[in-house]
Amino acid sequence: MGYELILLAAGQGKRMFSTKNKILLELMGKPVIIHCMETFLADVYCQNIVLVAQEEELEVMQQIVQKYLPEQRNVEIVSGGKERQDSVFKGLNHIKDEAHYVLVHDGARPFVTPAILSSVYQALEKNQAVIAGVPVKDTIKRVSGMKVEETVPRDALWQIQTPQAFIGRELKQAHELARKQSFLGTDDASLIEKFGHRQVKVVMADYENIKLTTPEDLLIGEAILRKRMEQVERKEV
Ligand SMILES: Nc1ccn([C@@H]2O[C@H](COP(=O)(O)OP(=O)(O)OP(=O)(O)O)[C@@H](O)[C@H]2O)c(=O)n1
Ligand SMILES: C[C@](O)(CO)[C@H](O)COP(=O)(O)O
Repeated sequence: MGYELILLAAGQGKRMFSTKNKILLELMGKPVIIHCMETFLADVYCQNIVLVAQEEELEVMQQIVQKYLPEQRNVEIVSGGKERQDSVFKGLNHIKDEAHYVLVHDGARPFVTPAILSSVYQALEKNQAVIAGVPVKDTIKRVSGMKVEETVPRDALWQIQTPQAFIGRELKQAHELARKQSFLGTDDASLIEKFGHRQVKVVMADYENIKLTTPEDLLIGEAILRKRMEQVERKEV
């Protein structure tokens, strides 16, 4: 069946303290967003990409895609909204067929792997609402005004990532209800949890699938890419 991808690049990157959108920063000679796109475009199940960009960056995004992926015809660049959730909603309006599976992915997670895409897609055939995540490793405490209120048992806690995958129509309906009720979630699954009629399933992803959020993430990201390049070089020898 395959899926359509909503790839989010319309954020401000405020926590990165960079002069430009973090999605446009280069890692190992390529913009962050291109690292993401290459992984999805290499996936046989990815039918097309709706790339959601800031209104003021539509042109620069177009130029970057043309420069790095000149042969690509199945990428549509559309403008996003104020919040992440608004950008997903706007992206959903450009999906070709709402009966299709839709994957939503943060452009700020350029280290997504073919293995993660495969795990999500395989689980999707059975569950139709699937998100990537990893078990929490640190001790988690609830803190108020720097005072510890409690230690939260972590055995059931997962850090949730993207991609997150749903049936297009169901995700759109959940977004419409969320808008009506002014509900703002930090991910798409939270809208399905609240307004959908489906159990969301988590699949084990990868601790390397980090979101580039603060400046030190760029250092970690460079290290991840260097390690992967060295692995490829070792295989080629
Ligand atoms: N209005 C928005 C806000 C966020 N995003 C995207 O959602 C993803 C996750 O968001 P986050 O890391 O919070 O990105 P920013 O909003 O750019 O970062 P910040 O909150 O630090 O400004 C990113 O790929 C970002 O581009 C988006 O498309 N539209
Ligand atoms: C969707 C997400 O990446 C899952 O971890 C995350 O919730 C995005 O959050 P942000 O507030 O936009 O950084």
